[in-house]
Amino acid sequence: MYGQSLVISEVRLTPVLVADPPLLNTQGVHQPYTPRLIIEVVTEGGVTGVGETYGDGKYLELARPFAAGLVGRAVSDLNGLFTLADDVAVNAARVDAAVDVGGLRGVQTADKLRLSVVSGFEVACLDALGKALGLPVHALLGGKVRDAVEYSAYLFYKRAEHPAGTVSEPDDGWGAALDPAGIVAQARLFTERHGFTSFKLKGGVFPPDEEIAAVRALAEAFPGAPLRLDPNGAWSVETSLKVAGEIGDVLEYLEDPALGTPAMAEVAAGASVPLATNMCVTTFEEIPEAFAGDAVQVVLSDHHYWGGLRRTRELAAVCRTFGVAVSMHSNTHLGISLAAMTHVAATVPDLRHACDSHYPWQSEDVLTERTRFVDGRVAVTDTPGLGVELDRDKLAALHARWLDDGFRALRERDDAAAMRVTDPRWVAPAAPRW
Ligand SMILES: O=C([O-])[C@@H](O)[C@@H](O)[C@H](O)[C@@H](O)C(=O)[O-]
Ligand SMILES: [Mg+2]
Repeated sequence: MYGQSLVISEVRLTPVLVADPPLLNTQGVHQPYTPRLIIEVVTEGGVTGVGETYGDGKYLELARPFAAGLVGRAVSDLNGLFTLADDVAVNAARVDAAVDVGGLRGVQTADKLRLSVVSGFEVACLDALGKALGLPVHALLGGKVRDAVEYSAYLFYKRAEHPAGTVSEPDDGWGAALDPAGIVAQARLFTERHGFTSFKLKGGVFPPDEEIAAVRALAEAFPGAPLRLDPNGAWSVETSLKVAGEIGDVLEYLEDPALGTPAMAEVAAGASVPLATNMCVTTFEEIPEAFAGDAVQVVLSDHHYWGGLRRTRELAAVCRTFGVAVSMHSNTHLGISLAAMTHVAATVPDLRHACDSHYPWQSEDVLTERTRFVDGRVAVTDTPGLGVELDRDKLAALHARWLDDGFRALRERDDAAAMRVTDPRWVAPAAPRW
């Protein structure tokens, strides 16, 4: 295989809209469809590598010029991706350093926007390189240190269905989960379907006492199971400390109880439960303040916005140096990203917490085969590249849905807009909400 040209001759960008259930968070509710971008790089040697990243307009507008600059470069030139990205201009109107600008995923700096695009291309290049060399992606990252990666069940408060007339797919089969009993029932479904043994509840939806009751109900139903609660910064320091005091005994960690590093540091100083984040530490620039202030004990990396799989390993090394744990955040994603997450997670030696994944909520994918969780784990494949295969018909169908979204109502994820369909007065609440 090796000896063939690794030079990129073509890059294909395919935005898609993927079905998403009515999952609730502090901003609102998920829309019926959510945007993702599928990236393909094709080498002169005839190998195609695939990657995936966020698909909203702010990412697409960067991915297009980036893709044009990639042609003629080698898929092995991974460091070059970052220099190429430096030349992609970011619209100043998109840039905002407020930690809650995007609502749920921290700051939106120009660099983070660029990295969120680079990551999809890096994964596609690694996939192509691995296929050309006959090596799995984890081998290109130094080799796996485990044969399977553990994920946690990602529990959401959830409506039974999207508002009438907004979806054409059949009922998603999960039902509603709007109280402790509903959350426990959902957790049982997760264990039956996928064998998960740790659980994360997306909070910030109902007043804290109701979410405390849901966590207590989970602890009773699954004694000893690692539990987490993540209100996405919806609580004040005082409320965070109250919740930590009440359920800290059953929590593995509390995720982003309060918004921003100073508030997290105050909570951390007064709570005995570790704090995790995918909101106040989402870039390397945010690390010094957070670590110096002991604001977080677990950083939840998201390879999409940290700049890819090799940057994720760099983050893990920095965290290790400072005695901070690392695990993985997830947003709505497809099987390409699940494969990418699994390869990199397989190479991080000190991964002590099960990673997050939204994947069980996605009934659709662009792959020929869905990735399976067995006992809550995804097996690390030794197949060259990522070990996944694109299903062109499925890709075309999800792209057609994106094209059909003539009013562009769904091409930008907007959980508050989805909430307004049933509650016209809804505005995303200011933090702290409680
Ligand atoms: O999809 C959601 O509703 C989540 O709240 C997501 O957007 C978050 O980014 C994420 O899962 C988290 O852990 O904060
Ligand atoms: Mg989170």
